[in-house]
Amino acid sequence: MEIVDWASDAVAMVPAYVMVIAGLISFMFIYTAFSKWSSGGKSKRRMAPSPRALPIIGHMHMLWVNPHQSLYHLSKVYGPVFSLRLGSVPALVVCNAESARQILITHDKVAAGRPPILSIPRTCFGGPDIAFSSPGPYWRLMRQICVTEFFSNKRLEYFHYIRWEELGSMMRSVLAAAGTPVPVLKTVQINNNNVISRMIIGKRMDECQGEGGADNVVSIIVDMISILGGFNPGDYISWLASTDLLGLLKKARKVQHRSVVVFQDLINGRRAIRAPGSPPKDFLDLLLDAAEDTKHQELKLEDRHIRAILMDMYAAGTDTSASTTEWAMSELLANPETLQKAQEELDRVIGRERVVQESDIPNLPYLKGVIYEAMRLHPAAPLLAPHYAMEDCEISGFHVAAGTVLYVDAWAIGKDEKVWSEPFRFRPERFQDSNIDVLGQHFGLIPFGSGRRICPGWRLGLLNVEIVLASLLHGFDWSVAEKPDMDEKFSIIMSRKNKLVATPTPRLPAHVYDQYFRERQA
Ligand code: HEM
Repeated sequence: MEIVDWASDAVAMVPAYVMVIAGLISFMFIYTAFSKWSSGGKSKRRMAPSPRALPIIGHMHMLWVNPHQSLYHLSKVYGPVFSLRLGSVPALVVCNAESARQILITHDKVAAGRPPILSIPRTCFGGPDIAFSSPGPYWRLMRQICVTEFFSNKRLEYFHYIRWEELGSMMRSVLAAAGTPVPVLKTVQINNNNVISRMIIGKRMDECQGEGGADNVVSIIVDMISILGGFNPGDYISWLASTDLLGLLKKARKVQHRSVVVFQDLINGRRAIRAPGSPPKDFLDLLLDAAEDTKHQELKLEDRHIRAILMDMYAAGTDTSASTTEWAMSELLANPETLQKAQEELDRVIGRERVVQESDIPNLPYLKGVIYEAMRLHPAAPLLAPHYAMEDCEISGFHVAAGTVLYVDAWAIGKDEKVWSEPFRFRPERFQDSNIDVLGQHFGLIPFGSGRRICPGWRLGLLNVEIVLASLLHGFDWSVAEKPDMDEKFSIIMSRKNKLVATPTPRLPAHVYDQYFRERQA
């Protein structure tokens, strides 16, 4: 009884405003508890850890140079799955094999989108391509044409003569330059560009000119690739969206206008000579067939689509293989014992009385290890292409909201010490007697991605690296003025920061090189 009296006295002594504040706090507490309960416990969802963000830019300052490496270092602090905010754009980064599998396979239906923040490629292409389109009937049809028709084993076999002719041309140019320093990337690029270009449009890249002849595909693609990896702040900070702060959108528009002239001329020229019902000779024919096919009328395939897809193929298909070959050569020259082993294998399997053929490739397991190691250490697309969560999902136990950009750091995954011993060492032997490959089944090594959006050109990409590298190593000894560094330069395709220059010395009897002068392989 006494206690009750004391309590009511005490309440009477508290000033009214304190009572009001206490009441408000209690109300907020009850309201918060109620909304958590009524939202089905959504706020109990586990969110991925995240570093402290800065106002406006969020975590953008952390990714300025070589973002694939910065993300690897962040993963050492925050764990293999963490979230970032790039300006106002939410992002999730995954740096281990299991989380990559969840994005690329388990949740691939939801996570196969492409984010809206890709203003530069979308402006360059000027129409929906494959690589930057979100899944839908158009993307599905284009992928189907790629995978089942263009990159099929049968078609690759049919195009063998193109690879042979271009290889011969490259080997002859290296032979002519014997004893002098050769820029490795450029040498290989010319080969790959011409192979892809002849398969796509039936002409070498420098022969693809608009009718006026003032511009050509080589310079358009070079300019396009130089800006594709660029960063447009307006994609991430909405009030900068209309400013084109770094001038990249203006450059992208210019590339797009030039490409309309050249590619439209090529399309018109082909239409004029195509015989109705004749079998398709190259990718352009396949696309024109699809545009005319009444089955696909609801998709309304127009010339702007065809132009965008052609640009896509050049952008995705040319430098990826060339850069991988340059990395493999760099690692071999920096680790001479591996170069010696690769050449010993070539001598053992092929000898020195003939040149390498594509049919030799399956018998060169050490060479395969060299290429896989180059792809593990220096994947051409270190963050793949950005994926996008089209709906809410859960990755490795963390809630991911719809609208989150998903970065799979293939570079970091290739350095995970839980999967790879001595992860920064170039050791092709690690693939001897191993069933690991690069085709998207082993998530510790995913240079082509995996699942729904796996690179449709992987077969050709790999073949170009294998035959070119095998021929360069079998045909020549290589020397460098100093041991190559391994400094990387991040872009849409990751290349060496300092280009590799190496001097070739012929290592086959002179008459054997004559085989490269034959028009067609026997
Ligand atoms: C060593 C060579 C190559 C590498 C390492 C490579 C790697 C990749 C990667 C990582 C992706 C993104 C996968 C993802 O989004 O998860 C991709 C996509 C793509 N690649 Fe390749 N690529 C190579 C060669 C080629 C070639 C030769 C072509 C065609 C001529 C090509 C055409 C494409 C296309 C069209 C896409 C977009 C697929 C889509 O978004 O659905 N690639 N590539």
